Amino acid sequence: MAKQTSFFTSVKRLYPHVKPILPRLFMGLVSALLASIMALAIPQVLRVLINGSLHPGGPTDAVWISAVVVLALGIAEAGLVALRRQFVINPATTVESRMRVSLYGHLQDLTVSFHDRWGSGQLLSRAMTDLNFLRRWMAFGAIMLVVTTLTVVIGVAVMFAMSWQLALIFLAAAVPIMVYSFRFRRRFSLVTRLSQDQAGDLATTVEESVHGIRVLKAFGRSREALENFNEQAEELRQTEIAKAKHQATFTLVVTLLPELALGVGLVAGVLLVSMGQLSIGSLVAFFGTAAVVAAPVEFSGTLLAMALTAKTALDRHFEVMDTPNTITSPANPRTPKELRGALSFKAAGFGFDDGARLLHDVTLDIRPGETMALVGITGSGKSALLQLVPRLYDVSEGSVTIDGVDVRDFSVEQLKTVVAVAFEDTTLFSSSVRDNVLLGAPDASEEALEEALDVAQAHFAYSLPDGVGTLIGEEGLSLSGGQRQRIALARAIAAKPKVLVLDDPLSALDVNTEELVEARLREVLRDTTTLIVAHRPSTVALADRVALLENGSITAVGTHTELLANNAHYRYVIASLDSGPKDLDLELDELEHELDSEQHMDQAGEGRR
Ligand SMILES: Nc1ncnc2c1ncn2[C@@H]1O[C@H](COP(=O)(O)OP(=O)(O)OP(=O)(O)O)[C@@H](O)[C@H]1O
Repeated sequence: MAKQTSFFTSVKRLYPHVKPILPRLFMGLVSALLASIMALAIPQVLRVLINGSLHPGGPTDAVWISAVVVLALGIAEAGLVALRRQFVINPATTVESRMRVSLYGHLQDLTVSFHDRWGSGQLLSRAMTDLNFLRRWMAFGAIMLVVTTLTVVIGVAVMFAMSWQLALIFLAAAVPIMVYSFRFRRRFSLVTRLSQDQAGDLATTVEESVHGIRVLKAFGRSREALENFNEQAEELRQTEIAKAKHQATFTLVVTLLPELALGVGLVAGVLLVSMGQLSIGSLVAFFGTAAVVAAPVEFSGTLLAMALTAKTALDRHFEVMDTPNTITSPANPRTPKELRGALSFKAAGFGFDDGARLLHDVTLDIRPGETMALVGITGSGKSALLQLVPRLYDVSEGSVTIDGVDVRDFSVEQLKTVVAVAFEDTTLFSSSVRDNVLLGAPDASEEALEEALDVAQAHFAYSLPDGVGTLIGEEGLSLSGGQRQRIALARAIAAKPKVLVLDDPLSALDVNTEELVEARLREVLRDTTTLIVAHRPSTVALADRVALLENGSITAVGTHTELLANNAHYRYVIASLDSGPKDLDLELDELEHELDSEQHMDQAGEGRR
């Protein structure tokens, strides 16, 4: 549960964002205030008219003059309201847009662990709905709250000037309203927070089901998905109803009590006039002013609700903005004297935020230009280990170094140019094939693009409707799993990194294409240190050496043949890889054969001696 803060503590945080637009907001406030003063002045014109001219034989000119003044005041009020809008709308949208951009920027910076924890819908609703609320509140709610308060204060002062007795009756109604508004504020804050969080969860569900529509359809789970969505939507509806009920009750209280007070006031007013203690003009002006004051009082429920919703929106916004980015560049970044690509894990340990330690004492040295396959049973932490290299996660102990420099000592920007990654689960962005491939090297030449596509055997890109300019990703052409993987692999290669980290990037390829990719990869990887998670014996074959991840540590390193001969766990893991058993039998036969012939040769040698 988020920490509860006071309204002013939350709203104060908006200050740096609204500072540049304060003059315009102030002008908007002045316009709105002047509009209210115009409205408050109209009853005074009536008072002067009634007291001064509305009696038998009184001057008729005054009626016309008063009518013109009232008309002028009405027109001025309308003009000032329009002016308020003019002053605030543009700057409020600017603030909204800037806050949205800074939120997006912060989301880009935040760690992968943060994104693991937060539902996408929660972030989406913060970026869109919450900031939308805020804009509306800045442009209207906040200004009207100030103007309404001032209008009520000025109006009540005028009412006191007309008749202090009647004003006191009116003011007596304010006491229960204030008590009730305190209760309302507390309850409404809770329910509005709940509703905004539920809306975020609902957005996450929509997002997930849109992404997983194929699975839902294939498994015939659309009905269940709908039922689940319906339940969530119903919860949100109930919360919205609760919100509306709170607001309606508040509006009832703030409408009814002043009306009651006015009723009592009317009786008292007539008595005062009959006793000669109040002029008719003042009585009319009192009720005219009370009508002007009653409107903002009735509106205060809506304004208070808007203010509380805006506060919740602000709190939700700053919950994200206050989350620090823990993966940052050091104050004095270091770079290796010579970038050769020696990658080392030195007693490295790691655990996800919410889990036990997954990796511990991981020690592994990969020589510059070497290709090391990483093998382990499923769920052993291979992907996690890989992600420590580009600092998608940081080690919790020990270190990962490149050419002797801790990856945490590199500037984040430089590390991205040294290390490139390709994941099994590929993400393509809604842009052209070219832009997707050159994501890590936007300035790369057309030749680099062609080479990357060639190595990844992604020649299919040239046959797409617009060649490498074809729009792919969510808004573009759908590619097959294998095509997507090859584009992602091309992306990693095009970045021309010194260290390449590949998380089983060939899993969706057919055997023939995989062989072609591997043959080309071997050529281009000669100068690139590569750590590759292997789920297939054919991927293992790409590597110079293999590291075995077992119980969170590297327990063996060697060539495939060495490990096969000497390590039972390795044999077990290899046997469980795709198409493993068949190849394993074959390889074990070959190995036995090799060992037999070595033995024969040794015996023959001994016999000769
Ligand atoms: N973001 C996460 N938060 C918490 N736990 C996670 C997260 N990602 C993975 N895990 C857990 O960490 C463990 C290791 O996951 P990882 O993906 O590194 O395994 P792996 O060896 O690559 O598996 P596979 O061979 O199946 O791809 C698993 O138990 C997994 O459930």
